[in-house]
Amino acid sequence: MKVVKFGGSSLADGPQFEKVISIMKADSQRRVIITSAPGKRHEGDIKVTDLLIKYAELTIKHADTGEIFNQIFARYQSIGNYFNLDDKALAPIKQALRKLPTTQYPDNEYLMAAFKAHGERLNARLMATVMNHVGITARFVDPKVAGIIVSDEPNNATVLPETYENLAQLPVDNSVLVFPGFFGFTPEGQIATFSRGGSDITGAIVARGLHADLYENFTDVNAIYAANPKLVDHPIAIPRMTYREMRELSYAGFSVFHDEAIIPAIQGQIPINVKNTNRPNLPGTLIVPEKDFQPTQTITGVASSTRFAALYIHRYLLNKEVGFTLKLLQVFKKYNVSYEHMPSGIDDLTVIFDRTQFDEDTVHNMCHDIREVLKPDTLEWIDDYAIIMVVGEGMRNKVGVIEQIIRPLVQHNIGVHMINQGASRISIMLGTRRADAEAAVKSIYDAFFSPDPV
Ligand SMILES: Nc1ncnc2c1ncn2[C@@H]1O[C@H](COP(=O)(O)OP(=O)(O)O)[C@@H](O)[C@H]1O
Ligand SMILES: N[C@@H](CC(=O)OP(=O)(O)O)C(=O)O
Repeated sequence: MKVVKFGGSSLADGPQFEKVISIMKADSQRRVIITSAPGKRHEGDIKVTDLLIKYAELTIKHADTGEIFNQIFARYQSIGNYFNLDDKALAPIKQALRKLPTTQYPDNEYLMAAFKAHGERLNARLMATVMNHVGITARFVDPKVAGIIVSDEPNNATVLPETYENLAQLPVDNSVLVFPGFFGFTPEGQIATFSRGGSDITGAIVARGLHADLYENFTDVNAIYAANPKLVDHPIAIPRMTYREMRELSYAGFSVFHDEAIIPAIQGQIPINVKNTNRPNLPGTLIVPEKDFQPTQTITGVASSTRFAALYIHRYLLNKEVGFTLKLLQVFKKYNVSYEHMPSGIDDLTVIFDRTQFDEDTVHNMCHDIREVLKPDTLEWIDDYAIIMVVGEGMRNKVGVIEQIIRPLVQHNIGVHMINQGASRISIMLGTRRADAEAAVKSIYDAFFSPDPV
């Protein structure tokens, strides 16, 4: 049995829905479908999730929501119209959207989560209706009924283990099951979403919970490429890669697949096939356990992410001081921030953060507290930090890879602030200034993949 997730670009309008339906029809193993919210129909368009965020913000401000409501409903209506659904069939979607502002929420964070989740919730309902309308027996499965239970972090939830017991008990019949992606319910019964792009996570959870043989993830590119196609012109496609390669690359910027979605797939040992909705006969990229993989290249891919910031702290004899890091972590705890990496030297350390969790006041107050508590000789907040991740199972037993990575950076005059080789030895992480990230990816890509590097 296959669980199949379609991204927002694959469900953006009526013609895309039609492609999805033919993909589902083409293989009788495709029994479960996970939907995203309608995405961008063209460059410059707005995803329904972003429209819902606006709807939530206007609701919080008690501002007029008439226009945004119409804009959101029109997206679903145009898909319904494409399949000649009548007003009655679309009425539940309209009602659910209208009800959002008058529902009670514990706080505005939960309000935001509930609004966002309706992008996928309503699209899954619409997909089930359309499928039945065109003769495929399909059933909408709400995460509440299926028992997708998540942590009480309204907009950044993680799945709780009881979900898998609940999914194992889900009644399965001849219908295609249509799940909305992106959200679950907290133990208290509130909607909470995963982080952005999190429908991939739902797909992996459902694939694991239902013991699928394959998790197919349909998107708008032919495959996962060795570099982001927005940064490198026509990068090569990756036919096969391992879970841990994908996790590292998606963490560091391959937004085509959510990094947290790898975990349920690993736990269930379910291969993932990333494919193109617009060209479904192409093989795409297969993501497999390490035991099923033989590397043919030194590196599999190079990614960059500019969502980071770094804190540099220098103090002589830092290595001798008991409790220095503990005090630092206590400051982070006070400000409720997590850190991503902490490479260190004898007298200094750098802490790399996800920048998106800070506002300006938090940065200012946190640095002030660190100065007070730790009395560093130097403290520097580097706001424009980027991480470049070079990943490949093939680099594990190779000598000289680091030289091959650094040489093109030197040639392009790109400064490297940090180098960190993961314990698994399948990835090397570099810290650069944000402005250098794109050039760094291009030059490393050329060094490894271009027959005639420039
Ligand atoms: N290495 C990569 N290979 C393929 N696509 C990538 C890569 N890195 C980033 N992307 C981007 O990911 C996009 C697909 O992800 P996303 O927009 O989340 O799709 P969906 O709407 O299907 O979920 C592609 O259009 C591409 O721009
Ligand atoms: N719609 C949500 C979740 C998601 O996964 O979307 P997509 O499959 O279009 O990346 C978002 O925009 O974040």
